[in-house]
Amino acid sequence: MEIKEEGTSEEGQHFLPTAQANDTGDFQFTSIQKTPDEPQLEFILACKDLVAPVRDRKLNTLVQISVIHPAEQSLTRYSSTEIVEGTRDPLFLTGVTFPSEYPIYEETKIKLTVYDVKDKSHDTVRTSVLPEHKDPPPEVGRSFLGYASFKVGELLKSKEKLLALSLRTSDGGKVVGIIEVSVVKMGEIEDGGADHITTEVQGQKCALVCECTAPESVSGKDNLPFLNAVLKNPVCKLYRFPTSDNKWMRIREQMSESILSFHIPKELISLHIKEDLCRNQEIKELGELSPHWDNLRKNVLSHCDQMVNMYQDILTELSKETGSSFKSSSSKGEKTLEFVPVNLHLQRMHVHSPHLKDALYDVITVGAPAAHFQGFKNGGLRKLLHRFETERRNTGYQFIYYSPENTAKAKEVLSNINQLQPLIATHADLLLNSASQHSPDSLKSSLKMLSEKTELFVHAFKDQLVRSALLALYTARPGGVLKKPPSPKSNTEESSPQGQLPPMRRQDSIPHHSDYDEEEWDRVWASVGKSLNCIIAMVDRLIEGDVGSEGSGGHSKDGEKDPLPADSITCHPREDWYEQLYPLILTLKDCMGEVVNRAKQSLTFVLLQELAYSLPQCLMLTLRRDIVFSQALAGLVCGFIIKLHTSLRDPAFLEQLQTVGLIVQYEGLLSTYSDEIGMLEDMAVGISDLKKVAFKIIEAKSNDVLPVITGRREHYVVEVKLPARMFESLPLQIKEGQLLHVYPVLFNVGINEQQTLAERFGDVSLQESINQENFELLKEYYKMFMEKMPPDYISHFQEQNDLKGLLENLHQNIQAKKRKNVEIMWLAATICRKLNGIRFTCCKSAKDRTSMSVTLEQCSILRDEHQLHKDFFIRALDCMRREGCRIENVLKNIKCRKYAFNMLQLMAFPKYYRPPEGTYGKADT
Ligand SMILES: O=P(O)(O)O[C@H]1[C@H](O)[C@@H](O)[C@H](O)[C@H](O)[C@@H]1OP(=O)(O)O
Repeated sequence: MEIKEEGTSEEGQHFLPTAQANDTGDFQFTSIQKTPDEPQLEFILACKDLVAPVRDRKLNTLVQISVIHPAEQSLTRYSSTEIVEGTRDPLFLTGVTFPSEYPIYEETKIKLTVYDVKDKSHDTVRTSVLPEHKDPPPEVGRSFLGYASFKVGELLKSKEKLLALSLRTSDGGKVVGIIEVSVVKMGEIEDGGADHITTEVQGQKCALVCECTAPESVSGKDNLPFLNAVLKNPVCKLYRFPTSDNKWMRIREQMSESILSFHIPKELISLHIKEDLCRNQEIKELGELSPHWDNLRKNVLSHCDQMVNMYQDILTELSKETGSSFKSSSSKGEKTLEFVPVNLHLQRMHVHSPHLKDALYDVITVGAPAAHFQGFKNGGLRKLLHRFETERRNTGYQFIYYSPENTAKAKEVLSNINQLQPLIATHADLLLNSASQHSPDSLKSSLKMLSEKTELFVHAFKDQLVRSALLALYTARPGGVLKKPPSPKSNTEESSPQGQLPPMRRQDSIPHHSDYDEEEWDRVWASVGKSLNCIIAMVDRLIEGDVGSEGSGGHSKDGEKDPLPADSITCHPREDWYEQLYPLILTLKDCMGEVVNRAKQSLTFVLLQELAYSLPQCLMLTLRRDIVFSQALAGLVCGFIIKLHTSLRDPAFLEQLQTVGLIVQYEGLLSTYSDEIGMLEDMAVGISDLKKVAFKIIEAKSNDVLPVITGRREHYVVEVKLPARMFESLPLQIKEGQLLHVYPVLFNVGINEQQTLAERFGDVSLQESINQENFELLKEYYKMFMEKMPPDYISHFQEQNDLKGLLENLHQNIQAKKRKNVEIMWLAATICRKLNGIRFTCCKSAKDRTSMSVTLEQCSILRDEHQLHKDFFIRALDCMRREGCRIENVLKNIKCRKYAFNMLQLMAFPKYYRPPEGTYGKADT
């Protein structure tokens, strides 16, 4: 019989492609009855009376689970249990689970092979294909003991869903013990009384009661199929661990990729292209400029066009990746995948423990958002942006210096104008429409909308920046040379070199010009308000006239830009309302057009200044920031959707979402040494940039539930779609499209040997300042939470959680500046969970260190929240690291089941971050 590697390797729970899964040839197979989105089959294993090949030798056993698909005659390795040491009656804590997608039928045969492991550190059998029933060569560290097999249907139809099978030697002859297979269901009462099992723990025998209490309904259960549209290729693992009162708890670990890994970058790149094309067009339309500025503009445009082409090429490449949902760690340096996050997964732990409600714990694991293709030779964004800005401020002979805040403001005003102008035009047309229908009510409501939008429009220009930009542009026009240079406002300003524009480096050194009529702008700008007033006055009078009062006086002047004073508006009530309003609306549109034209050009001129300095470095920096942001955003959207999905029925969560917003906590494990300094610098900016994102929940109108992004670099809105039934259950304000905010915080603690070097010979200040800055942000969020959540909720919340104490503790730990102080991560994560936030864990690849950290977090939660028996803490940790989802993560990234650590590295790791023997080593990819 042939042994096949499932998916990319042996034991990998990578499901067959759908076509293959359904392709059962001419055969008809019996599907297993299942609850939607729940695993089809889960069972646990125990052996009894195992016979050791050598008398009196203690056995260290594991069971390897393989599947024989009924249509094929090949054997696929599926999973393994952990190794149970020193007993002939091993009770395995790692169970077996077949998720709903897995092609399993009642006719499917399961083969259980028991091995005796002699040397855990050389237990390499799982990285090679073995002939069936053949003992592995002795040097690989394990020897075959016996096997048994059964059909899934037999197990399901068996009494008490339990099979006790004889284990036989490879020739099928000698019985070498019994293996028990019992079906389990998360959250279901286990029949039968207490069954006393002895399990050896660190040399001691401890009596365990194998029973489960009556379940509570699974909280946050995956019963909402829309999440399946986002999460793909789940890997599931099952465990049972003893509690401190000798009962069993069950844990299901799940790890899924997300198609958002590719979808969000594609959405974002499209938006960047749109934004940049529009900006380039506006720069082209700046009008006539003096030769100096015109040359600068040409240069900027040629570089900007190249950039747009590059974004378009990347988008084309990404669009070829249809259906992809995972970028492996080994592809992190690939240019075409730069915008895609590395190794993004939902890591979920579902706990069913006695006396407690079922609980879900989610962490999004992802490679630190960073520009790997561009590299880290010169550092990452935090340093690069700072350096760039300082240099720009201090070397400005060619352009006018506007601070980043002013540049951002210019972009914001431009974006507001672009949105408001068409909106006002639409409302103006609606007003005319109401007028032609002669409907007072509709006229009033149309006017209300028009007034609101026009006021916003007028307000958008109430900024000194527009004025100063108008003057700057004036001086850049042909013949608009300054007659007198700006008077220095501070002694840092230098005089201009001969024949060049004077240095205008500070936002308060905006040029002044004696010929420039500063009040002209005021007049143009104020004319919009005046036009609106005329319309309001006219509407009032039309309505009054309609109810009887006669108007007197003349008509307004058709199409004149300078509107009439509002009190000079008169009307002939019996005349057509439309006729009377039409000229006023035209005037409003004309005035608005004039304002838009001037403001757009002047603000685009501000943007030209931003681009003018240090081309093409400045564009490369924008590219780097876009790349890092895209990776960070993909993770955030994934985290937000999952959080929304799991907490949709929690009114307190919805209240928090609406009134406070969500905390998003990132745990970073990067070292402040070598390249990882640059990664951390990228990551810090990428995460901080997420503040620019707001979410909006909308009703899904079709089967396409993928989120849609709108906005521009300074501000994005992510529209998350919910099916009608779920959307209906939301609070009114959320349904009405209220923007929902997120508050990202990052805490980093380097843990590997590189961090040891940083502590001894390098510099840890980057980590210290990130932690300090983010602590302040976390504190602010907490304050807001306490102020904005309802008092009843807060008093209950305070009774349950000592958040103040935890924050104080975190602060002290950050201040303490202890080496590899992992307490910081634990406290930050706990605070995040208590504040109902979204949890992230990141290292370079989210593969090795991340796996150590999430498994530690899972076991610590089991200990602290679910009374995991203290003697089983390490064993639980080892089970999860040896046979859990994270080793599958390593496998799917590098096609090898070994965490990429060596002994020397691990000596530098904090104790609980070291994987079990035999699970790490050089990755033979
Ligand atoms: O998932 P990571 O912890 O970033 O993987 C590291 C690993 O920690 C380190 O020991 C090893 O030498 C490699 O650098 C891993 O990074 P890869 O990106 O190569 O997977």
